[in-house]
Amino acid sequence: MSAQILDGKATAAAIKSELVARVEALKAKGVHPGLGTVLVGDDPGSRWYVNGKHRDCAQVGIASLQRELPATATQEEIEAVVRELNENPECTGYIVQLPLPKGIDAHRILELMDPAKDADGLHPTNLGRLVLGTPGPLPCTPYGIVQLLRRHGVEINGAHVVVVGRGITIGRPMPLVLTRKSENATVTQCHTGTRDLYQYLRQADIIVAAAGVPHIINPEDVKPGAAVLDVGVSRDEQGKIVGDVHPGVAEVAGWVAPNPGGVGPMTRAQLLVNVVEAAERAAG
Ligand SMILES: Nc1nc2c(c(=O)[nH]1)N[C@@H](CN(C=O)c1ccc(C(=O)N[C@@H](CCC(=O)O)C(=O)O)cc1)CN2
Repeated sequence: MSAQILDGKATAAAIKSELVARVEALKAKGVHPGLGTVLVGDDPGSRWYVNGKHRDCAQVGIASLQRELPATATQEEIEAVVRELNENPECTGYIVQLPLPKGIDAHRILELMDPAKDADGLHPTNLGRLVLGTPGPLPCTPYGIVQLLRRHGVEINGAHVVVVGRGITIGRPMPLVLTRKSENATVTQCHTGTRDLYQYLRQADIIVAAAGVPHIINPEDVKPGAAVLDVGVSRDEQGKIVGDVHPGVAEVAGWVAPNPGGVGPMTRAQLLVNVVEAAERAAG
C-alpha cells in the first residue's frame, strides 16, 4: 500500500487563488488589507518564513508592512513596534514571528497585540473565543491542517485524532480546533509526559505529529489506512528538514502530509485567509 499525498503546495495555491477575488471585492469597497510582520533577530529559518509570507501577500494583492529588530532588541523596543502596528491604519492584521529571542516574554508581547489585528489567532482573547466557539481568527497551522484534510476528502467527523506535542502554535490549539462541532473529532493529546505514546498512535485514524523529534513515528506505530501529518521540524547536518515521521510510514498509511510540502504551505495560506477575514469583518 502506498499512501496518497496530502499536497500542501497545491492546496495552498488553490486557496490563494480563491482569495484574489475576495481581496479585489474588499478593495472595491475601499478596504485595503495589509499584513504586518515583526521579525526579531537573525534566525535564517524565521527570516525565510517571514519573506515567504510577504511573497504570498504580493500574490493575492495584500499590502506588506515589514518590521525588523536585531537579536539584541529589548522587550520595550519590541513592544513599541507592536503598539505602532496596533495604531497603524495600513496594517489590518499582523504577526510576531515566533520564537522570540531568549529573555523576551513572548506572552506579554502577544497580549499587547490588538486582538482584532491578530492574524495568527494566538492572542489570548482569540484563543478564548476558540474555546467558547465564538467567531475569531483560527490558529494558522491547526486550521491549515483541517483544510488540508477536508480538501483531500479525509473524514474528520468522528475520527480519533492523536496530536503529538503541546507547543503554542500547533499542539495546544490543535485539539481546540478539532473538537469544535464543525470538525467533531475525538482527540487524544500526547506529549513528553505521555506513558506509552505508541499504544495511542496505533489507535489513531489521524495523527498530527508536532513533536520535533526526528522519526519518532515509524511504520509499525500506524494503523493501516490512517492519515499521518508530519509537522515536526528538525534539521540534519546539511540543514535539511527531518520530520517526525519515518518515510516508511507511507507504505502503511492511507494519506501522508510530507514535510516539507505538506502542512507548512497551508500555514502560510491560512494566515492570508485570516487577514482577509479580519478585513471583511472590519468592513461589516
Ligand atoms: N507567529 C508565528 N510564528 C511561527 C509559526 C506561526 O504560525 N506563527 N509557525 C512556525 C513557522 N511558520 C510560520 O510562521 C512556517 C513554518 C513552515 C513553513 C513552510 O512552508 N515550510 C516549508 C519548508 C521550508 C523549509 O525548507 O525550511 C514546507 O513545509 O514545505 C511556513 C511557515 C513557527 N513560528
